[in-house]
Amino acid sequence: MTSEEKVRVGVLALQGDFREHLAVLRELGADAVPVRRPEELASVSGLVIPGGESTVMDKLSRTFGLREPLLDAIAGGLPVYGTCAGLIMLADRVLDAPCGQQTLGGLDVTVRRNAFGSQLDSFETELPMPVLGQPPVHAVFIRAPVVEELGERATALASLEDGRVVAVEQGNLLGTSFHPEVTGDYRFHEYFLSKVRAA
Ligand SMILES: NC(=O)CC[C@H](N)C(=O)O
Repeated sequence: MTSEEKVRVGVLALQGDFREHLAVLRELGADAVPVRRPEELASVSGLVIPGGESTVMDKLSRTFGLREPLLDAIAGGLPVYGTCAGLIMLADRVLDAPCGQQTLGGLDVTVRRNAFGSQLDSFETELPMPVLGQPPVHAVFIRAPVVEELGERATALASLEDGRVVAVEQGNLLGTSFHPEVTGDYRFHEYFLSKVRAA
């Protein structure tokens, strides 16, 4: 697919801030559609899993009959970008998850939910991200997870000053602890769309 063609991408729209991602992706020229049903998932060339509440998203993915199709899509190489709760959904291992919470997996990482505790529930910082160049990304963290353990197959794209990893890539999968959809800096979504076009 050439970069001029309008690429069709989905945003998992079971719960969370899917509308913000749809708006960003449309602004970047993509044909962005909400995904709530297996047929809708089958029609897209890439998928964003938004922020929200991963425990609820987990339950709803099963209620909507999307869990198995999502697992198949990830295993089949669909480019998927998970932000915050979406990163948790893509993680192979989760700490501080309530009993019974399941993820989709795919990213060889261990994430800790709500890693910043109550005082730093939400914060913003300038985050150097070499893959996006200059300037650093203005990153907004909202009850965010961190990557506590990076498996061999995953690569860190950004870390906090204390070394904790907050953005990862592995093949067609991308994950960020923070929310680029709320800052007006769309470079990370552009990076995701370039992966979709190249897939
Ligand atoms: N902003 C977010 O997506 C928060 C994630 C939420 N704490 C969870 O565990 O799913």
